[in-house]
Amino acid sequence: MKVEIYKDKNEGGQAAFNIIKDGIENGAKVLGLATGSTPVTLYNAMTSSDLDFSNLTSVNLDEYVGLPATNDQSYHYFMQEHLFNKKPFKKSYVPDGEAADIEAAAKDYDRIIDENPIDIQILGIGRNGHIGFNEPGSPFDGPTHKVSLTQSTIDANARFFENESDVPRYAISMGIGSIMKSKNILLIAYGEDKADAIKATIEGPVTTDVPASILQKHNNVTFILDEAAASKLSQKY
Ligand SMILES: N[C@@H]1[C@@H](O)[C@H](O)[C@@H](COP(=O)(O)O)O[C@@H]1O
Repeated sequence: MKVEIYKDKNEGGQAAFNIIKDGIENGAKVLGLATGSTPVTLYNAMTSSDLDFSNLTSVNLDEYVGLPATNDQSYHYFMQEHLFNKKPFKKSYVPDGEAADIEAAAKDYDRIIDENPIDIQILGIGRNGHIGFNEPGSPFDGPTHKVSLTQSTIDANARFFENESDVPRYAISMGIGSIMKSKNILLIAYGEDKADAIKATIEGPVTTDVPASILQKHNNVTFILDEAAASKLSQKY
């Protein structure tokens, strides 16, 4: 486990970009991608670079259930806006939150992950330690599945919607088992409101109460933090 602490999200985004660039130069073919405000500085570094992604595949972590791809709060829309319109990949997968049968769509998605093993997975983290949309209590070996969002996540994401009642109550998310199959994992966190989750993830016990804590057991994980997100760590890294 590596912990890298940067001044702010711009330096963190550049550091994450450098790791991805090195990975691609060393043969990475599949990137696992995340949404939320955290990876935006990374995606900005990617879109302003001269790197070409047209031979790569991307696999996103999650999507809300019930939002069409044209809705500007859907994760399909987010990825188009922040990355794919400017830097298209050979093939990009995002879970289908509009499928009539979400459980079947989840099974299909795990097949896609098995056929496209993820070389580098980008993760943000929720204030309650969730990764993707795997809320506290999710099994560590879980597959892609339909998730009922917790009130903490609904509240945190309400800032992107006009009303709290517009925030979808369900999502489809890669499971922690699917995430843990990735060869390399980069978990990125910025800001003081992530400091408790980061301390519990890195220095706390491995427990399903803090989904990201399972990353302590992954053999190739790097935490990219800003000083505020790292401010509650008690060891020096
Ligand atoms: N499903 C996403 C997560 O993948 C993301 O990591 C988290 C944190 O978002 P932010 O980066 O905006 O703090 O929000 C959502 O719940």
